[in-house]
Amino acid sequence: MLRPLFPRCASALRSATAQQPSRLLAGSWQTAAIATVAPRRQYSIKPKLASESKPLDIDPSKLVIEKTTTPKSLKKPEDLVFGANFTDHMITVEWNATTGWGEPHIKPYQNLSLDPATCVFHYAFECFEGMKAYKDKAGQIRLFRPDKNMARINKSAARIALPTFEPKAMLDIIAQFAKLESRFIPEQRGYSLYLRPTMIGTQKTLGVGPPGSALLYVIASPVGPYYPTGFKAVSLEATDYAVRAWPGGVGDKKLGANYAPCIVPQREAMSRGFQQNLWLFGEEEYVTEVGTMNFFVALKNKETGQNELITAPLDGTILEGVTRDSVLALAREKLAPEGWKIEERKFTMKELAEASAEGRLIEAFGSGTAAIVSPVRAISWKGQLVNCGLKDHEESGELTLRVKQWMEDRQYGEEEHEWSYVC
Ligand SMILES: Cc1ncc(COP(=O)(O)O)c(C=O)c1O
Repeated sequence: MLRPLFPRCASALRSATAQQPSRLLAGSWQTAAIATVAPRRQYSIKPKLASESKPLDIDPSKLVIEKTTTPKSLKKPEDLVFGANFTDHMITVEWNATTGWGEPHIKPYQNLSLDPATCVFHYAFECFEGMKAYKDKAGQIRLFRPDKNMARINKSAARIALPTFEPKAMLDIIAQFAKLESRFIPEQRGYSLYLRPTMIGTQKTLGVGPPGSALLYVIASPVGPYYPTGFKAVSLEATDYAVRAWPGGVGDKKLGANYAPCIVPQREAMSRGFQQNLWLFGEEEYVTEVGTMNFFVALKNKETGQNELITAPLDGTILEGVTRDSVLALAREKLAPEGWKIEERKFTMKELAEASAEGRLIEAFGSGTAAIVSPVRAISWKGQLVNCGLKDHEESGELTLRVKQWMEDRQYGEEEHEWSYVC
C-alpha cells in the first residue's frame, strides 16, 4: 500500500469525503481540509467550468487584421527545418469566463507576455493541434480536413476545463490567415504550411481550479517534405518499461502534458540506434502507437490467407489521428475491393513477431500529419528484431507508397474531394 505523503491531509480528506462528498468535488485538497474545520460553510456559487461556456462566441465578422510592417525574408525551400521558422503573423483570440470570447485578431508574430503565476506554467492547461495548408497547381490554398482538427482541439480543451468554440467560425479565421501567409508556402509538391492552433489557460493564480481566462492562438511554420530525398524507413524500439496512456486517461487528447513524459523513452530508443519508440500497453503488450504517429501493419491472416491492414482501435489510449482516419477511409475505398480486410482492432507484439517469423508480415508504417506515412523496417522487442517486411535495399513497401500517393492527391487538390477545404 502507498503511504500518503501528508498523513494529516489524507485523514482530513477522508473525513471530508465521508461527511461532505459534494464539497470535495467542488474544491481542492485545501478546500477539503477547510471544510472539515468549518463544516457548515456552504459554497453559494458553483464554479463554472470553462468547458461549459457556450460555443458560437468566436465571431469572424469581428476579425481585426493588423499587417506586419517588417515582412520576413523567405528561406529557400530546401533550407526549411520543421517547426523552426515562422510566418509574419499569428491569430489570437482571448477568452474570459465572464464575457466569453473576445475579438479575433490577426497580428504581427510576436512574443506573449504572461505573469509567472499564469496557470499554464504550473498545471499544464495547454492543448494544441497540428494541421497543414497546401498550395495547389492553381495557387489556391487548401486545408486538409481542418474540421477534424477543430473538433479535436475542442475535445482536448473541454477535458482540461478550457473553453470550447464554434469550429466553423475559427476555421473561417484560419483560412483567412493561411491566405495572408500564402507567400510562405512553396509551390512544389511535398511543401506545406504547418499550422499550430494552441490554447492555454492564462489566469494568474497558483490555485488549482478551472482557468477563468484563456488564449487561443495560431502560429504557422512553412515545412518541406519529411523525407526530402525519398522515404527512409525507420526502426522502432518497443517500450516495455513505461506507458504513454491508459484507459480512462487522456491519451486520446492532444494535451502538451502528454508529450513531455514521452521524451525520455524516445531518447532512450535513439541512444540504442532506433529512430522512434513504439508504445505497448498491458501485460498482453498490445501495440498502440509510435512517438507522434498512429501505427498500421499489413499482414496475411494465418488461417484465411487474406491480406489485412490493421490499426489499434480508438479505445481512449491513442490519439485519434486525422491521418489514421484518412488512411482507413482510403483503404476501405481502394484496398477492400482488392480483397483486403481493413480492421481497427487490438493486436499484440507477439502476434506481429509470429507473423514476421512466418513470413506473413507484409509491411508496417506510422501515420501522422508531419510525415503522412512513415515506413517501418523493424521493431526491437524482447531482445529480438522483428522484421517488418522490407528487404535490406528497400526503404518502403508498395502499400505505404500507394497510401502516400492517395493522400497527397487529396491534400494538393489533384483529386477534388470533400476533405480539401479551399481557403
Ligand atoms: C501521439 C500522436 N499520435 C498520432 C498522431 C497523428 O495524428 P494526426 O494524423 O492527426 O497528425 C500524432 C500527431 O501529432 C500524435 O502526436
